[in-house]
Amino acid sequence: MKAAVLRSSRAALRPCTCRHLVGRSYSSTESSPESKVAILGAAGGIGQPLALLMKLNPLISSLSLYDIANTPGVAADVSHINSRAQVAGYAGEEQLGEALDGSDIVIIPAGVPRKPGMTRDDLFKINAGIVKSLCTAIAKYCPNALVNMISNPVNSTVPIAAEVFKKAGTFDERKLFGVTTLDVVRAKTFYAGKVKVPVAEVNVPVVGGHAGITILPLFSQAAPKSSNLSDDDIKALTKRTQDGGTEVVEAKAGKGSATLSMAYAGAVFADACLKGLNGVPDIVECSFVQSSITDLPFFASKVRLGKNGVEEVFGLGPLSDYEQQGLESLKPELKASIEKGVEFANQN
Ligand SMILES: NC(=O)C1=CN([C@@H]2O[C@H](COP(=O)(O)OP(=O)(O)OC[C@H]3O[C@@H](n4cnc5c(N)ncnc54)[C@H](O)[C@@H]3O)[C@@H](O)[C@H]2O)C=CC1
Ligand SMILES: O=C([O-])CC(=O)C(=O)O
Repeated sequence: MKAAVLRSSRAALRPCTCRHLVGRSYSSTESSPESKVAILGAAGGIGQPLALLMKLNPLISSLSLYDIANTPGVAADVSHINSRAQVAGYAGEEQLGEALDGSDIVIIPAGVPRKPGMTRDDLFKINAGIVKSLCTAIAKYCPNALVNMISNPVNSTVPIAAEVFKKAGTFDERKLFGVTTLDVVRAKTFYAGKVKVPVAEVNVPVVGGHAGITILPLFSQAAPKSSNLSDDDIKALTKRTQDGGTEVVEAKAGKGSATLSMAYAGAVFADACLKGLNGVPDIVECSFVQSSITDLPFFASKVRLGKNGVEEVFGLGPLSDYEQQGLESLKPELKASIEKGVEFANQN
């Protein structure tokens, strides 16, 4: 069973009279653009709360929830919320094409999560194949969509996606994103707690990749600036940000990894993408994208989002000696993870 399907195109406009919760608001005399967002892995630990948060986003007119099973229930549940998006649930591979058709953004939290003692790379064996087959379908059914990759190991799954899209002739480097927003969310929270400033005022860029030491928070560029952080404080904040995922995996003791904070982070990033698509100026987020700011082909840094996805990849800015060392240390691991993804995509 599946809920009613609403097909949409970004070009189409329809009047909207609702008051918006986030982002730019439209008066009853303006039109609110239609946008379709698909979540692949929507019945999972991240997928369900992410579906909830996306249902609350007024920029979305159509929300497509896909998983290998259990999406009709999730879709029926979320669809009763009295917000704009029309919700449809799709279960099983035979419904994947319909789930993706016409999507402007595809968010991918499909795949297995870590258990204590595992690294993100330990997930490669299972998740690489899942991501490859989902990206093959994206290339076929919605080749112009922005792809927000959540599935781990992000340092390898993003290069896998890029290779799949290249082979299909649909690759556009402006439209492929590894979601590293949770690293930024954590860095902001930990910094605000240490410096004792309101967290809403805090910004901290996080660059590199999304695993262990490849996560490099740039506390020297944190805003508001703090003059009373010692070198040891910065080391401790850096380590806690790098180990944030493991902190949750251990606390959940075998029941998975971050889901609620990740759903929040995924919703923040998707909202930024939607605002960019809708022409809202100066939307800047950190993301793991194709990049030439270092000698690595993919790298996370601040990017400006616009009508076609990435409009500008920002450089790293001035780094402290400690951050410069961190940058050099992360490169071999990040390079190996990228190469592993590229090799997998081209071998299988
Ligand atoms: N980028 C980031 O910052 C973060 C990434 N993650 C990653 O997100 C992924 C998902 O985590 P959870 O939601 O906690 O896992 P989960 O196991 O609760 O949910 C995963 C969902 O994916 C579905 N799935 C499996 N194969 C699929 C396929 N071929 N097509 C569609 N759906 C499929 C499963 O049925 C399940 O519902 C993991 O790889 C995890 O490591 C988790 C937290 C943060
Ligand atoms: O740690 C994990 O396995 C999940 C993840 O990527 C995170 O929470 O940052």
